[in-house]
Amino acid sequence: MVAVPFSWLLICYKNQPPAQQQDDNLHCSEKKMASESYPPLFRSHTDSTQAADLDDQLNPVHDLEDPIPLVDLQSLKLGEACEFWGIFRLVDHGVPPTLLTQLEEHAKAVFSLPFESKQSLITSPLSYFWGTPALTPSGAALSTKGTSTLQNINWVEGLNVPLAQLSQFQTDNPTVASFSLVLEEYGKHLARLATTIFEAMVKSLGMDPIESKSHLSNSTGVVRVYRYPPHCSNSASASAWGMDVHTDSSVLSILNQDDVGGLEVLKDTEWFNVNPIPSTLVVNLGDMMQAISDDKYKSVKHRVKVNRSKERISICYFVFPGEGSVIRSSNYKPFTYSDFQKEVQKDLKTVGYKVGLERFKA
Ligand SMILES: O=C(O)CCC(=O)C(=O)O
Ligand SMILES: [Fe+2]
Repeated sequence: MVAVPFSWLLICYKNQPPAQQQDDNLHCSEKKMASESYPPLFRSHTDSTQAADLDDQLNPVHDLEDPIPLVDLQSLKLGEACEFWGIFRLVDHGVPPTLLTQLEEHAKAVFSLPFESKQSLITSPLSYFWGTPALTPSGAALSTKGTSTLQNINWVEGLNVPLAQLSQFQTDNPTVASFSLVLEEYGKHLARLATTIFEAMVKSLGMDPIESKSHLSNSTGVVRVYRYPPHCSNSASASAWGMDVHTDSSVLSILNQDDVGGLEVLKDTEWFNVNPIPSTLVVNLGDMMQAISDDKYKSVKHRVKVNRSKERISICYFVFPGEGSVIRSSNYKPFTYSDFQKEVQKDLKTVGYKVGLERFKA
């Protein structure tokens, strides 16, 4: 494979308007869908785009050029990208393009099953969720029962797949069974990639590779498969977000998105679109990596905007420190990922959102 030198590559993907803007002229009423595969709350659509327009004014996003760093595994000079962005695109990831295509097709097939079937077929150790990406520590979906308004609902449904337990999953449904096989194959590639990227980060930070080893454990790998239904609403109070602003709690997250777009990242005070580029994966750093690097690297803030006429599929891999692995750095009190997770769950219940690393500042 030809090594592309690390650069803040601006040449390969410029000025392409995101799919959301291309669709501006489409009336949502033309796209009205009452698909039985969507969670019932997602099925109503109206013909105005006011909410999204209002949102654009409040949250301007830079899309003149695409400055997200592009990194390859040969040169692996990714320090800059991790320091200044907390996100980069990976070109030579070695995941076969056919596998990426298969994965997307299978994900679409599973999401197209009736809502009730997904609820009954996706069983432990997997889980099906909608309306919020937050899950309980055991991976179960938080209850969205009793949710009577669209406020605070994230316009997303998903599957949570803990890879180490995937082989225990049993199903008679052929669509779900074949998806599970493809996921298993994909998971192996992603574990390999995560290790390679993490080792390169440790090297770039000048940290001890042996001591750092426990900070990334492949057995913690989880894949989240998302579908963001289209969202059209004339109600300014309705959420236009597929996923609210957040940082990932992981060490690393590796994202594979379809061609619709909608992911945005915050750099300093500006939002940037992470436009889809075929055959690339997007790597973003999570809270654990920020702490491991003693704040040298950034856990990037990001969010997902929904499209007005198209649904979007994304497949994200998250990996965490090994159990009992204590993260020690000068900016934070020593803590394990399990301490962090407990604090996050507590905050979700009490203050209603994740406070995150601030809770562990020295
Ligand atoms: O769907 C995406 O592009 C991003 C999802 C995400 O940020 C997450 O799962 O934490
Ligand atoms: Fe995220």
